[in-house]
Amino acid sequence: MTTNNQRKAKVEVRNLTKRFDDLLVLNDISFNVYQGEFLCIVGPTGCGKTTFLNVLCKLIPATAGEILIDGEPANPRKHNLAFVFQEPSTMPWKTVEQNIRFGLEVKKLPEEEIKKRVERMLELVGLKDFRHYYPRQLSASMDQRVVIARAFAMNPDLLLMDEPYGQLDIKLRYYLEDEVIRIWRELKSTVIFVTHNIEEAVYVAERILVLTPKPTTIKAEIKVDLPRPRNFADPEFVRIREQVTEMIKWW
Ligand SMILES: Nc1ncnc2c1ncn2[C@@H]1O[C@H](COP(=O)(O)OP(=O)(O)OP(=O)(O)O)[C@@H](O)[C@H]1O
Repeated sequence: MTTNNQRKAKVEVRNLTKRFDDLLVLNDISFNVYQGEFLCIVGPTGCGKTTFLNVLCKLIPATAGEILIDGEPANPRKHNLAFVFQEPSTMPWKTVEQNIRFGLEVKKLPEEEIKKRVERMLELVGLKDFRHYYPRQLSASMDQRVVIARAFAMNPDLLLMDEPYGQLDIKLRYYLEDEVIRIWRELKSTVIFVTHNIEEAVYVAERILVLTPKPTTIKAEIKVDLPRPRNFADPEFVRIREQVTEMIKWW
């Protein structure tokens, strides 16, 4: 297995600090995300997970420090960033196929390339037969699969997922976690996945960053080197879950 020391850094977060007036949120945080890695970030409510993603996308400025993608300052105009959020985000006036095409059209990719990618994603998420359906005609899980397909279709430099399954029931959640892992492995994307759910983090992550309460620093980095699909009852799975839980008990 390749260790992170041998992997290329895709994202470098260097001495990142974010304040809102007197409120110090991110306190001199540094870490790397490696090419093709599935990194989870867990931390208490209000520690700045969404703030970090907003700084990364340049929606808000950093107070100090920087974020590099492939060695250059992160720039959504230049780098290909894709998002999956908790809120439903399909466009209701577009069909499944049009939803997946949308970002590719905005990027002005050649029509041939768009067709190829849309077909591949429809195949990967199992929605070929539903390509002409509108979101209101889909179940919640199908709707989220469209969002996942749309995000991965961009061939993103980085896929950002912010509590993507927070609202879904547990069965759907397991199903979509498997779906994302399958597509991530197939496409070798780099993913940052933010979640409150420790079990979910141990299920999907290659590495988990555990954040402290504000002013936020990194409390620990936990490697999860378990075969997939992961078994919730595996003693090593349980040990890691308990280790992370123990770490955040004082939240
Ligand atoms: N625009 C803003 N102006 C002032 N304070 C803000 C702003 N945005 C976020 N904050 C504060 O920064 C802190 C971090 O918020 P953020 O939403 O990033 O946390 P989070 O870890 O994503 O929380 P949650 O787990 O609840 O989603 C909070 O205390 C929040 O009140």
